[in-house]
Amino acid sequence: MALPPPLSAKDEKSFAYETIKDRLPLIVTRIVDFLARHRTNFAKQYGEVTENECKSCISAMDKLRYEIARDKPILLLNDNHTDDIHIWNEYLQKEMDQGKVISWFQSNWLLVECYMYRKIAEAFNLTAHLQHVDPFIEMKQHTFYSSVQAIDVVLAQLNIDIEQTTDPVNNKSTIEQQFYNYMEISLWGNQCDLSLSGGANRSQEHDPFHQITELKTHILINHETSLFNYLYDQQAYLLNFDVCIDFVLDNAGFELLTDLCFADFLISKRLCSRITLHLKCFPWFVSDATKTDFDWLLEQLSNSSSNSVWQIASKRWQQHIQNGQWIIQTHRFFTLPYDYSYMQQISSELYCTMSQSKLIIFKGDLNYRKLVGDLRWPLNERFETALRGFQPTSFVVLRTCKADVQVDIDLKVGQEITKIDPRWMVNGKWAVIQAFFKKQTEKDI
Ligand SMILES: O=P(O)(O)OC[C@@]1(O)O[C@H](CO)[C@@H](O)[C@@H]1O
Ligand SMILES: [Mn+2]
Repeated sequence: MALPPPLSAKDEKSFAYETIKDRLPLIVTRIVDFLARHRTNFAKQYGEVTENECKSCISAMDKLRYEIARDKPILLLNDNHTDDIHIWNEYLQKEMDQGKVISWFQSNWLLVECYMYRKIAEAFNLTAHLQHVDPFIEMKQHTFYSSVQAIDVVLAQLNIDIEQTTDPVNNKSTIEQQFYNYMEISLWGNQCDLSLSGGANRSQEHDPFHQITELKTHILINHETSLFNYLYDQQAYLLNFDVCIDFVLDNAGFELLTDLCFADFLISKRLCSRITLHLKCFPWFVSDATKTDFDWLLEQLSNSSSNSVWQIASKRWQQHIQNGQWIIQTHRFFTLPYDYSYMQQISSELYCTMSQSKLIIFKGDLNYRKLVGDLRWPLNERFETALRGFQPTSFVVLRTCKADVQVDIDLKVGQEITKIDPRWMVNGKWAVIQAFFKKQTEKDI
């Protein structure tokens, strides 16, 4: 089957064009600003040579900004001691060998956007003291603290819902309603990504339980009922089955908090017995959560001596980690330019372990783009077709729409939404809870 062309900034009317022309240079500019502001501090902390390392990162950022603006060709990476460089360079080399010039406005949007974050990491990797500095750290931590009111509300309710000993058999409808609440709060938490706003604050200041009711009509595809039944029916709470979920997380701060609330709910109500939480290996798409962001969030909750609601939640979460019910993992596949249809070939061990899970939860827009290959699919294309063979197990994507690719929407419905909101595909105000249920083969039974 001939595939549609990839999204690309070649099309000047596309969101890819807007992103590469305006948003990516702005993100790079903010890194320059971060380094300039912290230069003296870094020098005090790591010694005077670090001043020069800051300068070298600033010039790398200036160069990157210039190359994006001038649509210069993309070059191979150069930070030789990293463990992903061969895969990256092999990918780029293959494209180059086919005689293609890879450039910011002419090539695939997914490739060049991923490359930008890897190129930023390269500049830091090439220094002795700034390798572990995250240039987006301030923005991520700021969104967490500007959402405290909403965090208070969600955690207070979560503690009540979890402490309440509901017998899962006789209280199916209570658990079901709570499942929808935490899933939808996690879904809309995805509005808080910082790459869309170029790093400007996108906090969550209201009562999330109230908001999800108002936003219900903005969920364009909603498979939550099938998902609840799928998890509930396997009766993890009755039998001592090992039922695993892989949770591919997205952004740090408020979104991460909402994801952990959902993960806590799934474990505490025994809708599964183990969850692997997948974080990023290095700073990615501005706001994506790394292990450092995860640890920082838990620390904020446990250090909040005046806030017992935060402390109670954090104790439970530490316990999930200690008793092996939450497993924290970083895998380099998630920061490669490959879309998910290549996972089996490129990272077969990851594909294999994920295949053994009952469900994968993919958070966010970038994961959606990677699932459907970031191609210009017609709106009414079938999800399964757009996945191009990626079927490790059943999965769901919780995504607010922030890129002009979407499948499984009736064309007429698409026209109606466009009338209401012409930028519905990219402004993050609309969302999908889109599931793929793998058909069981005889081998699986
Ligand atoms: O994956 P996330 O955090 O939901 O979104 C990432 C994102 O902001 O980055 C890209 C543009 O820079 C878009 O695809 C998308 O809107
Ligand atoms: Mn993200």
